[in-house]
Amino acid sequence: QTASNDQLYKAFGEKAGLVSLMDDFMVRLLADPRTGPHFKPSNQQRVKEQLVDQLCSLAGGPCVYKGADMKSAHANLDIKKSDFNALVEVLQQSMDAKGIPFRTQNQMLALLAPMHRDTITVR
Ligand code: HEM
Repeated sequence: QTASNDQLYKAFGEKAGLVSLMDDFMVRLLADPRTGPHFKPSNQQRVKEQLVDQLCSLAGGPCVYKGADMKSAHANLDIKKSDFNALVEVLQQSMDAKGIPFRTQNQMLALLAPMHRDTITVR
């Protein structure tokens, strides 16, 4: 599921906006006691770069996501529904901090929501 035009990509400030958003997001993910333990051992630079391409592509931008599929990327991680909700909450904090309007935030969250199926590994 991706956006049908590049309006959402533009609303996020294109590639530069997404890079700056993901920089902020990773700082918050590491600082949050609920998500920090997951992301500390990861290659944070790689995760940020992959997220930029993935969000860019989802939002109708020109990027091509070349990272792992969501199921394999998270298969070895201990991720519960509460962890997923925590990550979404942290993303909302980042989008708020960047001044992204609520409606625009929700458009991105709607594209990400279905990924709960492949990223939550502990049922
Ligand atoms: C909408 C939900 C999510 C999306 C779109 C997403 C996206 C991604 C992407 C694109 C990668 C990089 C894949 C690669 O390197 O090829 C990744 C890796 C990772 N994700 Fe997620 N993710 C989501 C949910 C979560 C949640 C809820 C957690 C834990 C709280 C999490 C923890 C991680 C970690 C730790 C890695 C790095 C794994 C490693 O070191 O190989 N993700 N994710």
